[in-house]
Amino acid sequence: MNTPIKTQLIDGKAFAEKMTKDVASKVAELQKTTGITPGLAVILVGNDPASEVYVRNKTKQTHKVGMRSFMHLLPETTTQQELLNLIHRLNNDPDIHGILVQLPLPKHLNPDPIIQAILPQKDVDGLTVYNAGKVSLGHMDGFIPCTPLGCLLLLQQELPNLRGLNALVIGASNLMGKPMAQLLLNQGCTVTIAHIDTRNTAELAQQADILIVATGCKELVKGSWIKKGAVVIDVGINRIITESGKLKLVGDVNFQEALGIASKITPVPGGVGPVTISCLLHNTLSATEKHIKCIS
Ligand SMILES: Nc1nc2c(c(=O)[nH]1)N[C@@H](CN(C=O)c1ccc(C(=O)N[C@@H](CCC(=O)O)C(=O)O)cc1)CN2
Repeated sequence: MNTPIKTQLIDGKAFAEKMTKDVASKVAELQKTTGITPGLAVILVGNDPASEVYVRNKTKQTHKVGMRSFMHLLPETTTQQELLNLIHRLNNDPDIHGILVQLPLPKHLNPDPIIQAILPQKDVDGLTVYNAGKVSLGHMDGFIPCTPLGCLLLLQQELPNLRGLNALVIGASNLMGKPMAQLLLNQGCTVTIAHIDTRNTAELAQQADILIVATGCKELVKGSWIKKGAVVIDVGINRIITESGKLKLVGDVNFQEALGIASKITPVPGGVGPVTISCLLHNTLSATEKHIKCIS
Protein backbone atom coordinates (compact mmCIF):
# COMPACT_ATOMS: atom_id res chain seq x y z
CA MET A 1 0.00 0.00 0.00
CA ASN A 2 1.22 3.53 -0.75
CA THR A 3 1.15 5.12 2.72
CA PRO A 4 1.95 8.83 2.66
CA ILE A 5 5.07 9.91 4.57
CA LYS A 6 5.62 13.11 6.51
CA THR A 7 7.37 15.62 4.27
CA GLN A 8 9.76 18.00 6.00
CA LEU A 9 10.14 21.54 4.66
CA ILE A 10 13.70 22.74 4.12
CA ASP A 11 13.82 26.25 5.56
CA GLY A 12 15.99 28.24 3.14
CA LYS A 13 15.17 31.53 4.83
CA ALA A 14 16.58 30.40 8.19
CA PHE A 15 19.63 28.87 6.49
CA ALA A 16 20.25 32.12 4.59
CA GLU A 17 19.93 34.24 7.74
CA LYS A 18 22.58 32.15 9.49
CA MET A 19 24.90 32.38 6.50
CA THR A 20 24.38 36.14 6.17
CA LYS A 21 25.17 36.68 9.87
CA ASP A 22 28.39 34.73 9.45
CA VAL A 23 29.38 36.84 6.40
CA ALA A 24 28.57 40.05 8.34
CA SER A 25 30.88 39.15 11.21
CA LYS A 26 33.69 38.25 8.76
CA VAL A 27 33.21 41.58 6.92
CA ALA A 28 33.50 43.47 10.25
CA GLU A 29 36.68 41.56 11.12
CA LEU A 30 38.17 42.23 7.66
CA GLN A 31 37.47 45.96 7.98
CA LYS A 32 39.08 46.01 11.44
CA THR A 33 42.24 44.22 10.33
CA THR A 34 42.73 45.65 6.80
CA GLY A 35 40.55 48.76 6.53
CA ILE A 36 39.05 47.30 3.34
CA THR A 37 35.30 47.08 2.75
CA PRO A 38 34.09 44.54 0.16
CA GLY A 39 32.37 46.24 -2.79
CA LEU A 40 29.80 44.59 -5.07
CA ALA A 41 28.71 46.08 -8.41
CA VAL A 42 25.33 44.93 -9.75
CA ILE A 43 24.26 45.77 -13.29
CA LEU A 44 20.61 45.64 -14.26
CA VAL A 45 19.59 46.44 -17.85
CA GLY A 46 15.91 47.18 -18.56
CA ASN A 47 12.78 46.89 -16.44
CA ASP A 48 12.07 43.21 -15.90
CA PRO A 49 9.91 43.32 -12.72
CA ALA A 50 11.25 40.05 -11.24
CA SER A 51 14.88 41.12 -11.84
CA GLU A 52 14.12 44.46 -10.16
CA VAL A 53 12.93 42.58 -7.04
CA TYR A 54 16.06 40.37 -6.96
CA VAL A 55 18.43 43.29 -7.48
CA ARG A 56 16.71 45.31 -4.75
CA ASN A 57 17.05 42.34 -2.37
CA LYS A 58 20.72 41.97 -3.28
CA THR A 59 21.39 45.65 -2.50
CA LYS A 60 19.53 45.42 0.81
CA GLN A 61 21.45 42.33 1.90
CA THR A 62 24.78 43.77 0.71
CA HIS A 63 24.27 46.79 2.99
CA LYS A 64 23.05 44.56 5.82
CA VAL A 65 26.37 42.68 5.96
CA GLY A 66 28.37 45.94 5.85
CA MET A 67 29.54 45.76 2.22
CA ARG A 68 29.42 48.60 -0.31
CA SER A 69 26.89 48.26 -3.10
CA PHE A 70 27.39 49.90 -6.51
CA MET A 71 24.17 49.70 -8.43
CA HIS A 72 24.07 50.36 -12.19
CA LEU A 73 20.50 50.58 -13.48
CA LEU A 74 20.74 50.91 -17.27
CA PRO A 75 17.96 51.63 -19.75
CA GLU A 76 16.51 48.91 -22.00
CA THR A 77 18.18 50.68 -24.98
CA THR A 78 21.73 50.07 -23.67
CA THR A 79 24.02 48.71 -26.40
CA GLN A 80 26.41 45.75 -26.21
CA GLN A 81 29.38 48.16 -26.43
CA GLU A 82 28.08 50.44 -23.65
CA LEU A 83 27.68 47.44 -21.37
CA LEU A 84 31.16 46.14 -22.24
CA ASN A 85 32.63 49.60 -21.53
CA LEU A 86 30.99 49.63 -18.10
CA ILE A 87 32.38 46.17 -17.29
CA HIS A 88 35.89 47.28 -18.31
CA ARG A 89 35.56 50.28 -15.98
CA LEU A 90 34.38 48.10 -13.08
CA ASN A 91 37.17 45.56 -13.76
CA ASN A 92 39.68 48.40 -13.21
CA ASP A 93 37.99 49.94 -10.17
CA PRO A 94 39.92 49.00 -7.00
CA ASP A 95 36.85 49.61 -4.76
CA ILE A 96 34.93 46.86 -6.54
CA HIS A 97 35.69 43.23 -5.64
CA GLY A 98 32.66 41.57 -7.24
CA ILE A 99 30.70 42.27 -10.43
CA LEU A 100 27.44 40.72 -11.55
CA VAL A 101 25.18 41.27 -14.52
CA GLN A 102 21.60 40.41 -13.63
CA LEU A 103 20.13 37.83 -16.02
CA PRO A 104 18.21 37.60 -18.25
CA LEU A 105 19.43 40.53 -20.34
CA PRO A 106 17.10 42.16 -22.88
CA LYS A 107 16.86 40.15 -26.13
CA HIS A 108 19.04 42.50 -28.25
CA LEU A 109 22.08 41.89 -26.01
CA ASN A 110 24.32 38.83 -26.30
CA PRO A 111 25.01 37.76 -22.70
CA ASP A 112 28.01 35.49 -23.25
CA PRO A 113 30.63 38.08 -24.42
CA ILE A 114 29.39 40.39 -21.66
CA ILE A 115 29.80 37.80 -18.92
CA GLN A 116 33.16 36.66 -20.30
CA ALA A 117 34.40 40.29 -20.14
CA ILE A 118 34.23 40.17 -16.32
CA LEU A 119 37.62 39.49 -14.74
CA PRO A 120 37.46 35.93 -13.32
CA GLN A 121 38.68 37.24 -9.93
CA LYS A 122 35.64 39.59 -9.78
CA ASP A 123 33.18 37.07 -11.26
CA VAL A 124 31.17 36.40 -8.08
CA ASP A 125 28.40 34.78 -10.16
CA GLY A 126 30.87 32.08 -11.26
CA LEU A 127 29.84 32.27 -14.92
CA THR A 128 33.14 32.96 -16.70
CA VAL A 129 34.85 30.10 -18.52
CA TYR A 130 37.63 30.15 -15.90
CA ASN A 131 35.31 29.67 -12.91
CA ALA A 132 33.01 27.23 -14.75
CA GLY A 133 36.12 25.22 -15.68
CA LYS A 134 37.20 25.13 -12.03
CA VAL A 135 33.85 23.61 -10.99
CA SER A 136 33.95 21.09 -13.81
CA LEU A 137 37.44 19.92 -12.79
CA GLY A 138 36.31 19.59 -9.17
CA HIS A 139 38.34 22.58 -7.92
CA MET A 140 36.35 24.24 -5.17
CA ASP A 141 38.55 27.37 -4.96
CA GLY A 142 36.94 29.31 -7.84
CA PHE A 143 33.58 31.08 -7.65
CA ILE A 144 30.66 28.66 -7.77
CA PRO A 145 27.41 30.03 -9.25
CA CYS A 146 25.20 31.17 -6.37
CA THR A 147 22.03 29.12 -6.95
CA PRO A 148 23.71 25.71 -7.41
CA LEU A 149 26.03 26.50 -4.49
CA GLY A 150 22.96 27.28 -2.36
CA CYS A 151 21.27 24.03 -3.44
CA LEU A 152 24.40 22.04 -2.57
CA LEU A 153 24.68 23.64 0.88
CA LEU A 154 21.01 22.90 1.62
CA LEU A 155 21.43 19.31 0.44
CA GLN A 156 24.57 18.82 2.55
CA GLN A 157 22.67 20.07 5.58
CA GLU A 158 19.88 17.54 4.96
CA LEU A 159 21.96 14.60 3.67
CA PRO A 160 25.46 14.57 5.16
CA ASN A 161 26.60 11.81 2.76
CA LEU A 162 25.63 12.31 -0.88
CA ARG A 163 27.96 9.56 -2.16
CA GLY A 164 26.24 6.96 -4.35
CA LEU A 165 22.84 8.66 -4.43
CA ASN A 166 20.98 8.98 -7.74
CA ALA A 167 20.47 12.66 -8.57
CA LEU A 168 18.39 14.04 -11.42
CA VAL A 169 18.83 17.67 -12.40
CA ILE A 170 16.01 18.92 -14.62
CA GLY A 171 17.20 21.94 -16.61
CA ALA A 172 20.61 22.39 -18.24
CA SER A 173 21.35 26.12 -18.07
CA ASN A 174 24.85 27.53 -17.55
CA LEU A 175 23.51 29.43 -14.53
CA MET A 176 22.03 26.43 -12.74
CA GLY A 177 21.66 22.95 -14.29
CA LYS A 178 25.17 22.39 -15.65
CA PRO A 179 27.13 23.59 -12.58
CA MET A 180 24.64 21.81 -10.29
CA ALA A 181 25.26 18.50 -12.05
CA GLN A 182 29.04 19.01 -11.78
CA LEU A 183 28.84 19.81 -8.06
CA LEU A 184 26.76 16.69 -7.37
CA LEU A 185 29.14 14.57 -9.45
CA ASN A 186 32.05 15.98 -7.40
CA GLN A 187 30.17 14.81 -4.27
CA GLY A 188 29.93 11.25 -5.59
CA CYS A 189 26.32 11.27 -6.80
CA THR A 190 25.28 9.38 -9.92
CA VAL A 191 24.00 12.31 -11.92
CA THR A 192 21.55 12.55 -14.80
CA ILE A 193 20.61 15.81 -16.52
CA ALA A 194 17.19 16.09 -18.16
CA HIS A 195 16.44 19.01 -20.48
CA ILE A 196 13.89 20.28 -22.95
CA ASP A 197 14.57 17.44 -25.44
CA THR A 198 14.62 14.62 -22.88
CA ARG A 199 11.85 12.15 -23.69
CA ASN A 200 11.51 10.25 -20.41
CA THR A 201 11.97 12.86 -17.69
CA ALA A 202 9.15 11.47 -15.51
CA GLU A 203 10.67 7.98 -15.67
CA LEU A 204 14.14 9.32 -14.78
CA ALA A 205 12.67 11.27 -11.87
CA GLN A 206 11.12 8.10 -10.46
CA GLN A 207 14.67 6.71 -9.94
CA ALA A 208 16.05 9.86 -8.27
CA ASP A 209 16.94 10.03 -4.57
CA ILE A 210 17.65 13.72 -5.15
CA LEU A 211 15.52 15.72 -7.57
CA ILE A 212 16.59 19.25 -8.48
CA VAL A 213 14.28 21.19 -10.75
CA ALA A 214 15.20 24.44 -12.52
CA THR A 215 13.12 24.77 -15.67
CA GLY A 216 11.00 27.90 -15.30
CA CYS A 217 7.87 25.77 -16.08
CA LYS A 218 5.38 26.16 -13.31
CA GLU A 219 4.50 22.92 -11.47
CA LEU A 220 6.08 20.79 -14.22
CA VAL A 221 6.96 17.98 -11.80
CA LYS A 222 3.90 16.02 -10.68
CA GLY A 223 3.62 13.98 -7.50
CA SER A 224 3.61 10.77 -9.57
CA TRP A 225 7.11 11.61 -10.90
CA ILE A 226 8.67 11.69 -7.42
CA LYS A 227 10.31 8.62 -5.85
CA LYS A 228 8.98 7.97 -2.35
CA GLY A 229 11.39 9.48 0.20
CA ALA A 230 13.28 11.62 -2.36
CA VAL A 231 14.74 14.99 -1.39
CA VAL A 232 13.32 17.64 -3.73
CA ILE A 233 14.98 20.99 -4.39
CA ASP A 234 12.69 23.34 -6.29
CA VAL A 235 14.58 26.20 -7.92
CA GLY A 236 11.63 27.58 -9.91
CA ILE A 237 9.98 30.89 -9.07
CA ASN A 238 6.89 31.42 -11.22
CA ARG A 239 4.46 34.28 -10.71
CA ILE A 240 0.81 33.30 -11.22
CA ILE A 241 -2.52 35.03 -10.65
CA THR A 242 -4.90 32.95 -8.55
CA GLU A 243 -8.63 32.63 -9.24
CA SER A 244 -9.23 35.31 -6.60
CA GLY A 245 -6.92 37.66 -8.54
CA LYS A 246 -3.98 37.50 -6.13
CA LEU A 247 -0.34 37.24 -7.20
CA LYS A 248 1.22 33.98 -5.98
CA LEU A 249 4.68 32.44 -6.36
CA VAL A 250 4.83 28.75 -7.29
CA GLY A 251 7.76 26.51 -8.05
CA ASP A 252 8.57 24.07 -10.85
CA VAL A 253 7.24 21.23 -8.64
CA ASN A 254 3.58 20.70 -7.78
CA PHE A 255 4.11 21.29 -4.07
CA GLN A 256 0.76 19.91 -2.85
CA GLU A 257 1.26 16.70 -4.80
CA ALA A 258 4.83 16.31 -3.53
CA LEU A 259 3.66 16.38 0.10
CA GLY A 260 3.40 12.85 1.46
CA ILE A 261 5.82 11.49 -1.19
CA ALA A 262 9.06 13.50 -0.86
CA SER A 263 10.91 13.14 2.46
CA LYS A 264 12.08 16.77 2.26
CA ILE A 265 11.30 19.67 -0.06
CA THR A 266 12.26 23.33 -0.45
CA PRO A 267 9.17 25.58 -0.48
CA VAL A 268 8.63 28.47 -2.93
CA PRO A 269 9.04 31.15 -1.69
CA GLY A 270 11.43 30.67 1.23
CA GLY A 271 13.53 27.84 -0.17
CA VAL A 272 16.47 28.20 -2.55
CA GLY A 273 15.90 31.92 -3.41
CA PRO A 274 17.13 33.50 -0.16
CA VAL A 275 20.17 31.16 -0.05
CA THR A 276 21.16 32.35 -3.56
CA ILE A 277 21.65 35.87 -2.20
CA SER A 278 23.63 34.66 0.86
CA CYS A 279 25.92 32.74 -1.50
CA LEU A 280 26.47 35.92 -3.50
CA LEU A 281 27.58 37.71 -0.32
CA HIS A 282 29.80 34.75 0.57
CA ASN A 283 31.42 34.87 -2.91
CA THR A 284 31.93 38.65 -2.68
CA LEU A 285 33.65 38.30 0.70
CA SER A 286 35.81 35.55 -0.71
CA ALA A 287 36.72 37.73 -3.77
CA THR A 288 37.81 40.51 -1.38
CA GLU A 289 39.90 38.14 0.77
CA LYS A 290 41.64 36.78 -2.36
CA HIS A 291 42.31 40.35 -3.55
CA ILE A 292 43.88 41.27 -0.20
CA LYS A 293 46.10 38.16 -0.29
CA CYS A 294 47.18 39.14 -3.81
CA ILE A 295 48.22 42.68 -2.89
CA SER A 296 49.90 41.92 0.46
N1 LIG B 1 23.37 37.17 -12.64
C1 LIG B 1 22.43 36.37 -12.12
N2 LIG B 1 21.18 36.43 -12.60
C2 LIG B 1 20.23 35.61 -12.08
C3 LIG B 1 20.55 34.73 -10.99
C4 LIG B 1 21.88 34.70 -10.53
O1 LIG B 1 22.26 33.92 -9.62
N3 LIG B 1 22.79 35.55 -11.11
N4 LIG B 1 19.55 33.97 -10.41
C5 LIG B 1 18.17 34.24 -10.70
C6 LIG B 1 17.54 35.32 -9.89
N5 LIG B 1 18.05 35.52 -8.52
C7 LIG B 1 19.24 36.10 -8.36
O2 LIG B 1 19.73 36.86 -9.14
C8 LIG B 1 17.20 35.31 -7.38
C9 LIG B 1 15.96 34.73 -7.49
C10 LIG B 1 15.13 34.62 -6.37
C11 LIG B 1 15.53 35.08 -5.14
C12 LIG B 1 14.63 35.04 -3.95
O3 LIG B 1 15.05 35.39 -2.87
N6 LIG B 1 13.37 34.66 -4.11
C13 LIG B 1 12.39 34.70 -3.06
C14 LIG B 1 11.10 35.26 -3.63
C15 LIG B 1 11.26 36.70 -4.01
C16 LIG B 1 10.19 37.16 -5.03
O4 LIG B 1 10.29 36.78 -6.19
O5 LIG B 1 9.29 37.89 -4.63
C17 LIG B 1 12.15 33.28 -2.56
O6 LIG B 1 12.32 32.34 -3.34
O7 LIG B 1 11.78 33.15 -1.39
C18 LIG B 1 16.77 35.64 -5.03
C19 LIG B 1 17.60 35.76 -6.14
C20 LIG B 1 18.01 34.65 -12.16
N7 LIG B 1 18.97 35.63 -12.53
